Order: sequence, then C-alpha cells, then structure tokens
Amino acid sequence: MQDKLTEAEQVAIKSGLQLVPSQKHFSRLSMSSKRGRKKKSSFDADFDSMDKLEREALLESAQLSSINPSHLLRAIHVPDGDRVKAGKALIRKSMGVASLPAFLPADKCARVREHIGRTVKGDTIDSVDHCPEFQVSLSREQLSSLLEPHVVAALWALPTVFLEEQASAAALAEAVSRLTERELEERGWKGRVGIFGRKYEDGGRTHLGFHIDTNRVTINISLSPQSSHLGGNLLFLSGQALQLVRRDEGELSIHRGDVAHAVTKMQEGVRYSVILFFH
Ligand SMILES: O=C(O)CCC(=O)C(=O)O
Ligand SMILES: [Fe+2]
Repeated sequence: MQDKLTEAEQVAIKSGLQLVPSQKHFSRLSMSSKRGRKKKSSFDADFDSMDKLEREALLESAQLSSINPSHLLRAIHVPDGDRVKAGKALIRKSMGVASLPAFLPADKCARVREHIGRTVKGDTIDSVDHCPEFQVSLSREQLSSLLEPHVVAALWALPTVFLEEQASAAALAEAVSRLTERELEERGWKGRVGIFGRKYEDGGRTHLGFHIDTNRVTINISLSPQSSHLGGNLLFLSGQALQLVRRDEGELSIHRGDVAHAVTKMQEGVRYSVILFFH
C-alpha cells in the first residue's frame, strides 16, 4: 500500500500538486480502505463514515473552492489502485470531463424520467457504496424507444470522438452534429455498453461518494431541471481541480472512467440521471 501511495504521490509531485505526507494521513487511509469493503446498510452510515473533506465536498460547503484536490484524493474511500488511477487522471493534460448543455430536449427527459420513476427499485445493492442502488437497467432498444434512434446513434459515437478529439466540449458537440448517419455508425462504440437510470431523493439514495468507474468512458445525462433539487450535483477531480458541475435538464456530461467523481448530498427534491458505461 505504501508503494502505491508513493506512486500516487510521485505523480502528484511531478505535476506540482501538493500532498501532505503525514503519518496520520497514512493510518487514516488504511482505516478508510477497510470501510470500502464493509457492507453498508444506510446512506447516513455511509456518509458519516467519510473523511471530513469528502463530507464537505458532498455538502457543497462554502469552502469547496478552497479544497485542495490532491488532499481530497487522499481522503476518499477507494481502493489504493483506484486512487493511483484517479491521481493520474487528475493531472492529465487531455480533457477528462466535457459537458454538452441541452443535449436532450425537455420532453425526452420527462419520458426517461417517468420510465425510471416507474421502474426503479431500491432492493439491489450498489457495488460502489454497498447502499441500495435506486437504479434501473435499460437496454439499447429500450433507450431507442424512449429517445430518437439518431440521438442514440450520437450517444454511441460520442465516446470515440471524445477520446480522439483534444478539443473543447463545443467542438465535441459540433463534431457529433456534423457526422452523417454512416459516420456515426462507423464511430459507434464497438465494446459493451451498460445503460441505467438512477433516482436520488431524501429518503432514497441521497448521494454517491467519490469513486472511479471501471469502464473507459462514461456518459451521464441530467434528466431533472436544476430547480427540482438542491444538492444532487456532480463533482469531478479533473484538470488539477475539484469541479462542481450544476447541470440543468438534458445536459450531458462525458468523462473518462478513471476520473474520480461523486454526486453531492440531496438536500431537497428529486433528481434523475441516465448513465452509459462504455467498456
Ligand atoms: O447518478 C449519477 O449521476 C452518477 C452515477 C455514477 O457515477 C455511477 O453510477 O457510477
Ligand atoms: Fe460513476
């Protein structure tokens, strides 16, 4: 474990990020990785067991902008191998996260939201935090019937374009909108794609702690207007910074799987998202 932390530390130091190599921090980390393996039955227990820094981030505290991303990276409860990957992702020069506002129109968001609301269950356990998932799996066919087929084709092409283009989100959106049906098909993701919807609310799933995804690229679309919830926003450790992304209905976020991310704690309302894991 010390070796892996040292590797993470070296990566951070090379990039000029500051890490605090205190013994206290090392012992807290060994305690925290045990928490990651333990079964949690409640969201409160999961939240309470987090390091103070992660709790502050998930509460969108006033001090959010003063949180040192590398300190936060060391405080989150993830396996050490994931911490190394997330550390490399944090300092990577190429784009780790991009946002495409208004990717889905309001009526389509409402359709997907209704489907999730009708079918979501809290009786299966999440592999990240061991809390009830409050998620529902979708097939590509189901997604195509809820959205337009050409939107689904664009979703399948986006990760390829995202990995190829070292450009801005606007350039990414333009690249996808310029592609013909045939080009979309050619760029379409050839690997496995996992699709699911999630619902967050007080009394249900309230948050999702920092983690990395095991797949290469993740697309996450907000299905709820910002006005329908307080909290429930995305946090990313990318571009040498802790980024808070407050999205409106229909906004698409695309990120590499190894970028550490979280969903802040719901304070009010309901929040839906649809997530695609490109393996
Ligand atoms: O629900 C969200 O918006 C984030 C979900 C997520 O990061 C995940 O399921 O891995
Ligand atoms: Fe995730």
